[in-house]
Amino acid sequence: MTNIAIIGAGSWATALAQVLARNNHRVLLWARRRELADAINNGENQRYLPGVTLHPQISADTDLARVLAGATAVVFGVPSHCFRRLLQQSLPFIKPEAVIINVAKGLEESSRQRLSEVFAAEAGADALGRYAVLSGPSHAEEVGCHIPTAVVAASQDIATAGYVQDLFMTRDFRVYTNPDLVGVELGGALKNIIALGTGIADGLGYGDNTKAAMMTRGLAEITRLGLSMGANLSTFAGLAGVGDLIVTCTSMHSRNRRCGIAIGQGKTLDEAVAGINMVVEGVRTTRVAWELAREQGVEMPITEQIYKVLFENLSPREAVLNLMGRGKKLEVEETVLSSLNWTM
Ligand SMILES: NC(=O)C1=CN([C@@H]2O[C@H](COP(=O)(O)OP(=O)(O)OC[C@H]3O[C@@H](n4cnc5c(N)ncnc54)[C@H](OP(=O)(O)O)[C@@H]3O)[C@@H](O)[C@H]2O)C=CC1
Ligand SMILES: O=C(CO)COP(=O)(O)O
Repeated sequence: MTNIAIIGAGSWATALAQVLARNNHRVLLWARRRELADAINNGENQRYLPGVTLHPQISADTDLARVLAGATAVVFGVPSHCFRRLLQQSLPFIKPEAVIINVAKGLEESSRQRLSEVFAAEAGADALGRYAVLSGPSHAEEVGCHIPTAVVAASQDIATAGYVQDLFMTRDFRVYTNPDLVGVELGGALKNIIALGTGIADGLGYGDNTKAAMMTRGLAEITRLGLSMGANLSTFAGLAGVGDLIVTCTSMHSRNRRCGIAIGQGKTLDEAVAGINMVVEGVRTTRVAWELAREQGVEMPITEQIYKVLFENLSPREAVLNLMGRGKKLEVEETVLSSLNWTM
């Protein structure tokens, strides 16, 4: 039995606590509000994971030092926008040898950094060897009910990835390892943009053809940005890439998709986000990804149109017309052409 601390007590933090407790670990969640900690200690997180009776080995506290004391592994389950601040507050209490696992799917807005870069900046580059990311197609609502799920643990250090695999792997929660930290982080963050977009298309009343087109071309631009940032191509064909894209773009559990649907139906961004009542990571990520794309000279037409809908008042219907009206394109990247012996 391992003592595991989870920073955050939202839907994903609580569902992962269930997985870990079923694996016979003792789990202590940090909640910033007393009432949330009390609810968890009474056996149900009604606010974030209603209907799930929590395992007796799960408890919660609002005192960061108490939560982190004695933890062999620390899971960060808070939204990306508060990761740096909570990491700074937590580091003095984390044992130097503890493994850090981040499960947030986003990028830091102010620095445009991946969260492993934020971690390295705060904890030191040497600490990256004991840092891992857990990502993949996994809605809390299903994981909380033990529905079979497969995810990826990525780390620069193979032993750390293997440790995280062992920590979480159960009969209904299957964990693969992957050395591509950059690709796994970007796959998890960028698919939320496309989920907003497919949600918008659904909200406009468009059909499955539209959704399939956006998902496929969305994956093309996620891959393009990912490769320019050092990710491995094969990661985007895996659970943290196309796997998570599928689940987020098609499931009514998805907060990003539901937010997009509300926008497509005519709600403002603020109204749509307020209606979800949980974090919608794709909104901030759209801004960061669009800035990164421009900075790196990478073509991301879907991200560009979603950015304009979210932040520049472009009407969703006009955004779809803009995408459909683009100039003629090859489906494959130009670099592929030479290998196919096809010249333009
Ligand atoms: N939900 C899911 O199915 C999955 C989510 N993820 C990722 O996990 C991360 C967390 O998402 P999720 O669990 O859905 O989020 P929720 O909205 O369900 O919960 C967010 C949690 O973070 C806390 N929190 C929010 N803002 C702050 C802050 N400024 N300071 C301290 N604590 C804060 C909330 O506390 P309070 O209640 O006090 O506001 C709450 O405990 C996201 O990056 C998401 O993309 C990944 C896979 C699946
Ligand atoms: O990442 C997720 C599922 O894998 C959760 O997506 P949402 O935040 O859109 O609900």
